[in-house]
Amino acid sequence: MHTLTPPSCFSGASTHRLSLPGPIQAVKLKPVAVTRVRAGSMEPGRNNAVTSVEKATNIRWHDCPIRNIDRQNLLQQKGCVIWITGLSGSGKSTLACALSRELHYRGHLTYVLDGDNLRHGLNRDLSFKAEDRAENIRRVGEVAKLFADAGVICIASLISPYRKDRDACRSLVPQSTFIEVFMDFPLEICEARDPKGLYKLARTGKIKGFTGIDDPYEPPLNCEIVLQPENGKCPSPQTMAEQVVSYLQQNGFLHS
Ligand SMILES: Nc1ncnc2c1ncn2[C@@H]1O[C@H](COP(=O)(O)OS(=O)(=O)O)[C@@H](OP(=O)(O)O)[C@H]1O
Ligand SMILES: Nc1ncnc2c1ncn2[C@@H]1O[C@H](COP(=O)(O)OP(=O)(O)O)[C@@H](O)[C@H]1O
Repeated sequence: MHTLTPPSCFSGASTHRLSLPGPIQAVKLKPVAVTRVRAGSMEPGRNNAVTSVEKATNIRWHDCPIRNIDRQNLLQQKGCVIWITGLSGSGKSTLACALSRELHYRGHLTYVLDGDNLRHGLNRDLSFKAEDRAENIRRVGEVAKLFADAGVICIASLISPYRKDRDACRSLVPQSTFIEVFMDFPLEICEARDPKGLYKLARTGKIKGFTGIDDPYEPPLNCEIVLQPENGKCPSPQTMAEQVVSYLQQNGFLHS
């Protein structure tokens, strides 16, 4: 027997039958307080119903009775976007994975959106020219917004070299739920690592427009977390992950 919390459209405690394959299963439902909102609103305050609809007409936002706050209560965490930016080889993916693991072991739901990985699917049609990078980041920003709205701690790790593209993603989600993490490691460190041999190819002109070599990287001016070498040494991924976890704890993202 499973115990489920019903959406607000169910009234009171009762036993419902769900149609599932196999034997009929009785499911005991508990009543739960669900926040009600104005029709037509998605999040109080900002960024709500109308985004990216310039080309579509005659469309309407449809509200769901289960809302962000309900999902957050269920998950005992506040959904957010942790946006990790930095040069290739600066440790973005490594930090994303270390952070996801650390939070997972503490009982929190995370999901990693990694630039390299998404370019195998969702963003496979995009190159590395500036407008394609912008579109890459726009799409990932929109997906990250959905994860955060689902109550998930969404960790996006992309070079995201342009400030305006990162700021556009920031503006998609409620204030304070976009946490920009700058991997502030110098090119020399990243290039010395070169795990995929891409810097070598860029230096010999076999890759054109490689970030940090012949394409720009604009460091954040005002981000939430800056990770840097300490005494000339790069902190371990675990140490940096703990730094981000501390930020989440101090800012009320982890309820338990
Ligand atoms: N020209 C050029 N410039 C930068 N990076 C390049 C390029 N060509 C391929 N790669 C590989 O693509 C990975 C970066 O993808 P992103 O989606 O994060 O890039 S961006 O945010 O759109 O700039 C990046 O992965 P990371 O090394 O993990 O950062 C590279 O492996
Ligand atoms: N904190 C760290 N200390 C030492 N090496 C690291 C650290 N973080 C990442 N690395 C190594 O640096 C290389 C690049 O890391 P990666 O996470 O792939 O960077 P990015 O995603 O920014 O390209 C990998 O070989 C990785 O093992």
